Amino acid sequence: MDEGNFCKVRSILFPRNVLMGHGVIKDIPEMCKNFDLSGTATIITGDKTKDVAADSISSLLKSSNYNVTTISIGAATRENLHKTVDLAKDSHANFLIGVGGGSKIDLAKMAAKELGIEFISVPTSASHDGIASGRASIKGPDGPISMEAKTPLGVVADTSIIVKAPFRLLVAGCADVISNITAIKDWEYAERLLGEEFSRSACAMALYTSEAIIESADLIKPGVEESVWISLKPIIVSGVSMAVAGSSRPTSGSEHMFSHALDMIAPGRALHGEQCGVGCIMMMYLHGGNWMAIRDALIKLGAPTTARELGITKEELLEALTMAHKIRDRFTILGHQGLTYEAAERLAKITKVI
Ligand SMILES: NC(=O)C1=CN([C@@H]2O[C@H](COP(=O)(O)OP(=O)(O)OC[C@H]3O[C@@H](n4cnc5c(N)ncnc54)[C@H](OP(=O)(O)O)[C@@H]3O)[C@@H](O)[C@H]2O)C=CC1
Ligand SMILES: O=C(CO)COP(=O)(O)O
Ligand SMILES: [Zn+2]
Repeated sequence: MDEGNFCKVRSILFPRNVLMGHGVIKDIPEMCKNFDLSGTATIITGDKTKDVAADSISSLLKSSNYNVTTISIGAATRENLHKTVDLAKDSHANFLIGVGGGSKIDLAKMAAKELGIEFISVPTSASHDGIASGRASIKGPDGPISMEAKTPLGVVADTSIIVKAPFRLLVAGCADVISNITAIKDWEYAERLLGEEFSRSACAMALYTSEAIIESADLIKPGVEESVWISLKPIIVSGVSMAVAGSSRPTSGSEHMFSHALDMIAPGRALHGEQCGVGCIMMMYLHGGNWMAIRDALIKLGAPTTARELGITKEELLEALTMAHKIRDRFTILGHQGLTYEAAERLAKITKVI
């Protein structure tokens, strides 16, 4: 028997400690000490999230005798990644703490990987499922690139902070996770048609998260900390499913390619998760699945289900649909040729997106 077939080597990295709950940011110094992190902590944050949480985390760490520097940065672009790495180097960072939304956490996890140091993820919103993932989406001139990044050593999700974030961000995170359902269908299709490597465990985890959010859509309300708790568990497990798969395959398929295309055509109009939710409705129709159930769940959450609610025109939507298959080399229901303009228009009309 050819031993080669049975000597596959996989390494799966998970966060070592995921702290979720009311007021847990006060435990960050203790988490760092338990991880034997010492020296200079460099916080990667944004203009809003610096006030929301980064400044208090800085004070907590300084009172525990850490040297702390803070970098406030913008979108998760290649240029800002280089800037983050350079500034972290200049600050002699011994470890990084990403404090903010998806873009700041992605910049921190990629910078940590490039610098070969540890990173702790401190989401201030539950707007995406990158909180616990070892992946980062860094935007370049030809669109976003999904990169292998540093898996957070620890995740600190303080529900008392996240509940105060604009509710729209929590809804976007839920929509991002609901969209796993079409990512999985694309992955199963690629496995059946092309024999692509497939992980049933990663698939089961990602499917659980999508179903969990859909089933609890009625319970996710603004200003209710319990709603954050209900959403956070699937959101974190969704990120862990990427660690198990060793890629974003269980959480990112044709619906994400549509979203990434929109990021290029109409940047900043809608949140990542909102775009993925609308993409999921349409791609579920292409898969012959129950797209109406997806649309109903998104409506229950208060997430966008139309081009207008995404703040994009019909033409921008159809352009994103017809270029989505080219976004990355990942086989999905869109195939290699993608949608024609007429097919895209018909799809968007049938699913009430336009
Ligand atoms: N790596 C992965 O596995 C994944 C990565 N992603 C990536 O994440 C990004 C999307 O994340 P998203 O969070 O939607 O976008 P952003 O990181 O751009 O955050 C959106 C806005 O929310 C603000 N914000 C965050 N928390 C709070 C708060 N508590 N109170 C007030 N404002 C707040 C941010 O403030 P500020 O200006 O201070 O940053 C920012 O202005 C995309 O780049 C996407 O590709 C998405 C899914 C998975
Ligand atoms: O957004 C993601 C999962 O929700 C990550 O996906 P990408 O690999 O497409 O950037
Ligand atoms: Zn996503």
